[in-house]
Amino acid sequence: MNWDDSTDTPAPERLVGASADREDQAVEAALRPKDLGEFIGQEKVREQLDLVLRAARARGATADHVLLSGAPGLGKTTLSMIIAAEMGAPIRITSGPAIQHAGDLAAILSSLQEGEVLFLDEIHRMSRPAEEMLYMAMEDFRVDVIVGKGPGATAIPLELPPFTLVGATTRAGLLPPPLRDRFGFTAHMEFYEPAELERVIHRSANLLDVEIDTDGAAEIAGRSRGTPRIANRLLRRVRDYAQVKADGIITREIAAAALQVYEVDARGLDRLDRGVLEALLKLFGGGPVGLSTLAVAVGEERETVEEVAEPFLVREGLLARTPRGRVATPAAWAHLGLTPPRSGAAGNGQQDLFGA
Ligand SMILES: Nc1ncnc2c1ncn2[C@@H]1O[C@H](COP(=O)(O)OP(=O)(O)OP(=O)(O)O)[C@@H](O)[C@H]1O
Ligand SMILES: [Mg+2]
Repeated sequence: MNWDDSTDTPAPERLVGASADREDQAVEAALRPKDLGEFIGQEKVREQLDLVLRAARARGATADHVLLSGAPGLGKTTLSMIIAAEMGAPIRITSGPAIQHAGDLAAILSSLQEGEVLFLDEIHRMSRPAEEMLYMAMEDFRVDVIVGKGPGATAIPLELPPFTLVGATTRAGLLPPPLRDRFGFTAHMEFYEPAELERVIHRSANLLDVEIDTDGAAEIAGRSRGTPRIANRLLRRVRDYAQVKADGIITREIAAAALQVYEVDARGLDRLDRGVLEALLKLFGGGPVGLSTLAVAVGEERETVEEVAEPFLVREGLLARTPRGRVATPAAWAHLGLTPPRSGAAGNGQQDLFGA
């Protein structure tokens, strides 16, 4: 399972998964901030983007191409729409995987209006020939349309109106440098602070007409893994609980009780994450233990442990990937309320058995 394939596959059925599932797709449009002023957090990105857009507007010019990079659910699609709105320009939305042939891209590019924003989601998944066509379009606002086939084929140059390309990627590292270099501005989106997620939650609660107090929002924010999409999703589940089990008002107690039902713990770990940590601590004394051994112990595929559970555990400083295998940190012991074995001697005799 890979987390960058959100457009082809509805996300895994996981309450704390970062990709959009069907329900997210249905409700997200209503929750998207419409302009930069409404967009919460990402101070640096907002400030820089604000300058880029203001300057372009003052010059009466089309804004420079913008690359948005960051993990799923942090607001890339939202920002692309904000860019168009701030420029008073229409937006055309497509994605790398949707552009199979250079001809598909030529058709889109040649139908753009002057100043239009072209949002190219998952730009790292575009085909090679399309990518090369894009280089020229970005730099010279020109494409070569190939007419005919074989030796008789000719390239007809076609002028394009100036447009703004907004590319989004969860994997900036996968972009070829020539493509990356053609963006005038790159925004790196970071995970959100809990206080920012609280603001996201209050804003969404307001739009959804849900009553929530400060502590209730803080409780949900702390479990949202730094990701607005997850915060919004948890808010919807907690709202259900509050309606059925209480008077509809979300307090800290209600939020905590609801998320306990859904097995999302105080730090945003779900069943799978906790299973991995628990196995690492209880069965292997905190490691080091090899990935395959760990996966067998939790009854999951190797890939599931490595790609679905571990990234967040590593980011949270609960687990480390070392050359000798997976190792739990002191924070992991503390989080599960367990006592680490003295002097970390536990795995020492075993480390040769459990190579990474
Ligand atoms: N800064 C923010 N303030 C308020 N809400 C936000 C913010 N960023 C994202 N959201 C909300 O989070 C949800 C997901 O955002 P968005 O779809 O823009 O993420 P994305 O980065 O495009 O994700 P993906 O990589 O899966 O395409 C949206 O419903 C949006 O309302
Ligand atoms: Mg998106």
